[in-house]
Amino acid sequence: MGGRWITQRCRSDGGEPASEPPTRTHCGLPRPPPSYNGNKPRAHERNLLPFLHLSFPDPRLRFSLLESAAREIGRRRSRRRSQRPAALTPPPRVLLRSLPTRVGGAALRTRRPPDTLGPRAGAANAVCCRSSAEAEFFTDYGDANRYKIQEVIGKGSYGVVCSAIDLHARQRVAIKKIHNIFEHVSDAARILREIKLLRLLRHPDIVEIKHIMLPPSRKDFKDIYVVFELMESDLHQVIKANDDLTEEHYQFFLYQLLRALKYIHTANVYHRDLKPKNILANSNCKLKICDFGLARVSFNDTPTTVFWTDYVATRWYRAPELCGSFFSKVRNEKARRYLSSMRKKDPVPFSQKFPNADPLALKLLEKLLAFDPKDRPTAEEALRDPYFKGLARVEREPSCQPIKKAEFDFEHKRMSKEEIRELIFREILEYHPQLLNSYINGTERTTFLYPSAVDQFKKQFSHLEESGGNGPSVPMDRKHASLPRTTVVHSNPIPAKEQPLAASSRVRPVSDDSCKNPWEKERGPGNVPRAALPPQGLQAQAGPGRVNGSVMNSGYPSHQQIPQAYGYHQMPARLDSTNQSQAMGGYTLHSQAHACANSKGTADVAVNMRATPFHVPAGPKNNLLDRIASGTDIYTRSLNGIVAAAAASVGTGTGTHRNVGVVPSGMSRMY
Ligand SMILES: Nc1ncnc2c1ncn2[C@@H]1O[C@H](COP(=O)(O)OP(=O)(O)OP(=O)(O)O)[C@@H](O)[C@H]1O
Repeated sequence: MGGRWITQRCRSDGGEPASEPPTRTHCGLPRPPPSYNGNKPRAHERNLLPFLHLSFPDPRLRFSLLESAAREIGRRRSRRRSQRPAALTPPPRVLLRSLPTRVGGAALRTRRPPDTLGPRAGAANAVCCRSSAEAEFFTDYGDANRYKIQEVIGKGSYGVVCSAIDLHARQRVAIKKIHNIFEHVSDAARILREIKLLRLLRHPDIVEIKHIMLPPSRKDFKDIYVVFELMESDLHQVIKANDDLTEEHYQFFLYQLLRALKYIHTANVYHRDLKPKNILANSNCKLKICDFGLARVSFNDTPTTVFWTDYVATRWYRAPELCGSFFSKVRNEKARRYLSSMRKKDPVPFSQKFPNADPLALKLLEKLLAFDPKDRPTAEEALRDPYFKGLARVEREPSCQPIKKAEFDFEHKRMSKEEIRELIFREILEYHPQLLNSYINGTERTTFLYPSAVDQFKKQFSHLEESGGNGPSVPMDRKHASLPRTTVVHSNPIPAKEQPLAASSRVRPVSDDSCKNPWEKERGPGNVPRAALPPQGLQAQAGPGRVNGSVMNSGYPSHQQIPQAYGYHQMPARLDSTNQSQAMGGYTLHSQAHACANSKGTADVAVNMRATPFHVPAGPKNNLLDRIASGTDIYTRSLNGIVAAAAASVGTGTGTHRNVGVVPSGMSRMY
């Protein structure tokens, strides 16, 4: 059967009867009904579809779980509907108009951020927006004053996602507000599952939760705020905006996704909703898988029922066995009859279908599209494919220890709202180690955990309101707020992870203790206080969530090591008025600085790749493997300047992509 899928009717998410037109035969790409306007794959996206099937488990595992995915998806839909008129409507996403400079390769065009906080937007306007938006967004969450929200960047059925500045870590972050999480216990379980998995799965190609804000009350909180590393876009947008992706792009995208999948699957976790929208992307080609809400962990003693229902995965990305409900062969008699009544068609060779594609890519494609899941390679096997020769060395790709069953006990119990609330609260405490200790020792307070911080936050707002949005948005009792950054010596250095380029700077960052949760210590990834973390080389021995391989030693980019496309340069202490409007408390975007340097008022500016402003790890990189092992190198060299070119796409005079990070002068006084 390998290699070709056959004509069949496919059910939709909602289980609509087969009133849709028959789906197409070739490559297993279901043809959407003509009336469908939803999130269907674009022509370019289809190139990635075969790969996405790898999200499904290796059928040899023969495990399964019974689940109520149908109800879950139904609820997702109704949540999405009920969110439509929400106060925080995302601004329209406009794609970058200007073509980035080409230096032997195309830069990725990502979404162009709106101008609300760009230099052309007035400070007052920005402050006003922040005021109402933040009031709406944060309500009374204690550590909220650590974050300054900027704009809405995404919306899902469970939450609104805003970009924000973490004043403490001096990084831009994405904050997802998941509201009313206890309306349905199963929604709450989904959220618990997602935040747990993202804590346990730590990999450079999986989005990282940096923090979860502490709710004001343990017993009756309704919303949670999850702080993620900020990504610029998602693969769906990237594919839409770039019709000139090159072979290197495809190769590198697939490579990243496969190594992420290898890691996820070795933890016995199955994402089950992989699609371009759930793969976040940066213009430097970095991809990260997100949205683990539908994911499941499999355990050996799981009863053998049906793991994969036809409600799993968004319809356009389902493997054929899911479309036809015939995972572990075609068991359904009706489906079997229907399939065998179909006319057999000779396959169109891929080389004919995609004449310009790399023959190795086509071979891999053929394997990935095997009709029988048994014939498809696992993620690890796919990484060994000759298509990735020189790029991947499988033994160096990290794997994960299987996740402990105890972590997911809740999946098998009937939970009350109160119980699941308690579990979510407990999970939140993983990001508040001191409180976690008190909780474990039974000495924590149950309500209003940090009134002073709430107070601070409220004061900020009333201050903004009183000054009509024009004044400095700094409450009076923030001690260091008005001091120039360079005059204050940091008494409690920000860890390396949280100050991307600080090591190379002569300017020392300011301690902004008022922004900190006073209970909190610095912590490392997951739930481990930073000081308690073993040296990186030792982390390979740790349990779930720890890289279990030589990745750390091999120079493989860890979360912390991968420079973000919008990392910050520190600025000199003295800022003229222009710089002031572009600086963020002494930090400004690399790319912006670079763009300024290169800007000639036109999009087509030559970029000297060797002079890229992005971090390039020291030492020569002799082979492709080294280049891939170093996140920045692959972007800046193998992909021929995609990052720098993206950075250089600014400077058109129309406002720029990079200006998203610019904070108006009113805000820079916040620090
Ligand atoms: N870390 C991030 N950086 C940038 N954008 C993000 C980030 N996380 C999420 N987004 C954006 O927000 C959108 C919604 O996020 P997400 O998919 O996590 O929400 P959800 O409610 O779980 O969605 P779904 O309806 O698919 O379940 C994403 O499609 C993405 O565009």
